[in-house]
Amino acid sequence: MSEFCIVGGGGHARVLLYGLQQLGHQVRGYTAPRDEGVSMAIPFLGTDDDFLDRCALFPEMAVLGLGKVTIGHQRLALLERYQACGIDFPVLYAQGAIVHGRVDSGAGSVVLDGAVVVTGSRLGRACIINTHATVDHDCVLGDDVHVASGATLSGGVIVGDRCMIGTGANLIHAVRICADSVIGAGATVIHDIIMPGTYVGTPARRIA
Ligand SMILES: CC(=O)SCCNC(=O)CCNC(=O)[C@H](O)C(C)(C)COP(=O)(O)OP(=O)(O)OC[C@H]1O[C@@H](n2cnc3c(N)ncnc32)[C@H](O)[C@@H]1OP(=O)(O)O
Repeated sequence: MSEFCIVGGGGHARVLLYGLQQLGHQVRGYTAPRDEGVSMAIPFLGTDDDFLDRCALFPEMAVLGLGKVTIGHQRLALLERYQACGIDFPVLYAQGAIVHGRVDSGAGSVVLDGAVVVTGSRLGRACIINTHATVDHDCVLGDDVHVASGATLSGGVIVGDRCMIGTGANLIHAVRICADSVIGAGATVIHDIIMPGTYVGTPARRIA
């Protein structure tokens, strides 16, 4: 059992709180731009600036509770800022996740309930494999990739840094998605995506 704090105070943070408690960990509190009140049910430890000014007083382990629905550098920047103050971000596999052997995951990555990550896959730092998503064998994900709830990456898919794979999207085997791409909810990707942008539909087409 370890003691953690949560960076972030929204819905994703509450999911991670539940996941940590299910695994028997202690959670000291959370940091966020403001006190979220009773919805978080754990102590508010202040803003990121407050916390990092006095981080020696707090747990040395954290999870990244900031959610992600688009591309952007914010999550990784936050992770690196905390790491620079000596805070570790262990990988979190929720009790209800299935993660095969021979899977590597970078600091701050989480695999949530019902999600499956299959043998030979690699997750970068700060990835979210959300509820009931599948990352099949031999996939390679960059840093800060969110595979949203129920999305499916077939075998050998490669996803670049900061991508957002929308809920229920399907990527066929061996496709490559370049960095900074958003795949819309329910899209089906059957060809490589080589230009950053937003892609929706079946087959997925660029809209922005
Ligand atoms: C636990 C969790 O909550 S995990 C988070 C889950 N969240 C997600 O998966 C979010 C995924 N995001 C989406 O699917 C979004 O709709 C996006 C990113 C693809 C597009 O968002 P925006 O850039 O705001 O586009 P916007 O809503 O203006 O739509 C633009 C056009 O694309 C269409 N469109 C948007 N999303 C989709 C989609 N998923 N599939 C098909 N068409 C779509 C719209 O109908 C609209 O068409 P129109 O111009 O003919 O009216």
